Amino acid sequence: MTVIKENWIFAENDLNEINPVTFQLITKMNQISHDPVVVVLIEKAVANLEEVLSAYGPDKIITIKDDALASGDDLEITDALADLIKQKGTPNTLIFPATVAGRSIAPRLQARLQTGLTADCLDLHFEDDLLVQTKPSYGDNIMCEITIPDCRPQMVTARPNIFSAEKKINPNLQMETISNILWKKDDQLQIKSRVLPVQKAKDIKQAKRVVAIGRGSKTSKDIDVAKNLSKKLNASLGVTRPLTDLDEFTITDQIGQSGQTIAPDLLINLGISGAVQYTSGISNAKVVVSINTDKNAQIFKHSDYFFVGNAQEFAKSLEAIL
Ligand SMILES: Cc1cc2nc3c(=O)[nH]c(=O)nc-3n(C[C@H](O)[C@H](O)[C@H](O)COP(=O)(O)OP(=O)(O)OC[C@H]3O[C@@H](n4cnc5c(N)ncnc54)[C@H](O)[C@@H]3O)c2cc1C
Repeated sequence: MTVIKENWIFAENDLNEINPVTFQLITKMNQISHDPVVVVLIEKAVANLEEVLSAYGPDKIITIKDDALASGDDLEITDALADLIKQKGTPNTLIFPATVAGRSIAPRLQARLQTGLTADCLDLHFEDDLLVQTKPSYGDNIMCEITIPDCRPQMVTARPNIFSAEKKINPNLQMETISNILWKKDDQLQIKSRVLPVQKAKDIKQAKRVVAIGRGSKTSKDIDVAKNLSKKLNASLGVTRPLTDLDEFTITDQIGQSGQTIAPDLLINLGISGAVQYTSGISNAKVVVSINTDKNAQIFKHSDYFFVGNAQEFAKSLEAIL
């Protein structure tokens, strides 16, 4: 196994659009890596997504131009990445976004490469060549640091919106196009067509303002109060995990460890206790306002402003003065 002193990031190409988490991963790796940051992109022959990626300043972009692979399934992409590593050498690290695609491809490739993989990391830093991967553990109550000292590549999936994306000009950017990748067609699965999932009017991951409700706002009347406030604020409505038991909310509306990580300018928490599984999804919110009847609620420790009292009364009063 030839190990190359490079840190690779898998660029997620969703129907010819780069998933923004890729830009966040490039920025983070630019900040922490002493070795070249290399983005691996799979795209159709006519596409030119390298241009979009280059705005975030990686040191190198390796593009696999292959029409069939660009709409290939996770097994086929795994196969192609394994062949790329066979051709180029084993990178020191290999980072995937913790998205549906990344969470499927990364463990398949890990098994092929017989290396280690840490899923759903919330932070990363290097100690020399060793990537220290921080993730929640023990029922998500503590943060632990994991390393993969003996195998390469050190593989990681990292959650969207944990890191910010910053544009950067890299005058030494190298581009390499690969057209001779070997991969086996997956006979078990045939993809007839691909469509992007229907987005709600406002995706909480991208929203600049979020009103979040928890078990302290769970009746339909309470939810209507929160909806009215969010409409007035032009905000998205997010929920804690218990509220996903209600028909109208799903995991895409859920904020937190097993839901979405959000980074709004303003977050208003209505009747949320502040369990660590929830607060790990809001650490990048800029201004946090929380309302809870319990003066000792944990959520207040994560808030810039708080109000001890009834969340519905607060929401109605705020809506009235906006
Ligand atoms: C592996 C794992 C993963 C998890 N992932 C997630 C996750 O991604 N996201 C998530 O949210 N949870 C997650 N959870 C669940 C988490 O542990 C908590 O149970 C959950 O966040 C609590 O939600 P809550 O704050 O709405 O409810 P509660 O903890 O019941 O809090 C309700 C709060 O509302 C207050 N309240 C009640 N009435 C009012 C009122 N009228 N006005 C104002 N305040 C009021 C109460 O004082 C209380 O503080 C996970 C758990 C596990 C084990």
